[in-house]
Amino acid sequence: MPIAKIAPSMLSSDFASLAAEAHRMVKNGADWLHMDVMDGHFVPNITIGAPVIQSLRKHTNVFLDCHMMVSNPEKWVDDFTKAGASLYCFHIEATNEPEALIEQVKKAGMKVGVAVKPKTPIETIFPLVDKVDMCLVMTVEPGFGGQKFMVDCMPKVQALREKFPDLDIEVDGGLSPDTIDSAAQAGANVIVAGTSVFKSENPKDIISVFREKVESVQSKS
Ligand SMILES: O=C(CO)[C@H](O)[C@H](O)COP(=O)(O)O
Repeated sequence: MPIAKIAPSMLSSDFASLAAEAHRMVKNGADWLHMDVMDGHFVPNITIGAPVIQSLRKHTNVFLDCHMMVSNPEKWVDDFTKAGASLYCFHIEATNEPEALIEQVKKAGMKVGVAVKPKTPIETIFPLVDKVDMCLVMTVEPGFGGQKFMVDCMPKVQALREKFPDLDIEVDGGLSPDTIDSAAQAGANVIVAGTSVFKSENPKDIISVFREKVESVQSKS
């Protein structure tokens, strides 16, 4: 299993102080920052777009993991490349031509990920796995932070891990010290968390717990 990466979801940060929040997370042990891009069409919420990524990029070199909860993900590849996104993770449900999109993202120079919503069978993305850098298994319905972790998505993570031992597998939604065990045991190694990290008085401790749980599973495998 690849190494643990902890990616606080900036959706739960104070957007008015985005650069300071980013620095605070990195200082507290974040490996990546998770940027939730929502268009009000693929999901019922609107958040940020490429201009925000571009502004943040001027303040940090950290890996920006952009979760594209958008319809027509093909449309935004150039803008996000120019803005400085590190990884462009599109939803399989949002495109009919995933292979062409993967090529487009790679050619643009970003890492590429593919995400599945809770109700999408994991087998849908099996044919794409050897072409992408990461797979994201959503553990809430995409659209909002602060929702309850869906433990019934764990067999999907497990199936993916069994078939692809070296794959970066990300989980996103409702991750906290109470739910990390099942995600880590299923084989997730990239942990996204918004509410639990940003609402904590000690984000460093929460980030450390996530890392320890993933590493403890890894040491036994
Ligand atoms: O993709 C998302 C919502 O669609 C968020 O990244 C996710 O929900 C993280 O927030 P929290 O940890 O509060 O659940």
